[in-house]
Amino acid sequence: MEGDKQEAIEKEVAKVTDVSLKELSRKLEEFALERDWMQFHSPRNLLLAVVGEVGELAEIFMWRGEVAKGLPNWEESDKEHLGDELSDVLLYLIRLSDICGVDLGEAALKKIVKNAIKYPAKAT
Ligand SMILES: Nc1ccn([C@H]2C[C@H](O)[C@@H](COP(=O)(O)OP(=O)(O)OP(=O)(O)O)O2)c(=O)n1
Repeated sequence: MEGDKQEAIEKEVAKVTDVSLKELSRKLEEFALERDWMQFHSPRNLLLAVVGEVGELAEIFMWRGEVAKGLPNWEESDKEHLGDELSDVLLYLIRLSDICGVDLGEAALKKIVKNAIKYPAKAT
């Protein structure tokens, strides 16, 4: 990556201490509007985009065998690539949720509660 592009990314990220799904969602909508890409962001297209990016994520792990937690033997560039693909999955998932009128943060919190009811922790 060229130096000035890397510098711009680092400057943008340095401002962020914490990020919410709502903030990411707002940025993604702005990004699509600025490029007149709302026309492409239909539920079906976004679902296919999620699946495509999950495939790209899987490719990173393909043929490597089991991988130790924390990825201790990976090159920094491989970790960067992993971060990119994880982000693509997250970003398209947020966009898909938005376009379907689902509040993903709220749905995920509710789902954690449902999971806890379904799988109660053992009493100590
Ligand atoms: N119609 C589109 C196209 C792209 N994106 C955004 C969301 C993703 O975060 C990223 C995906 O871009 P690419 O399709 O270029 O995919 P990659 O970044 O994975 O590139 P490549 O497939 O070349 O590795 O861009 C978007 O919001 N809407």
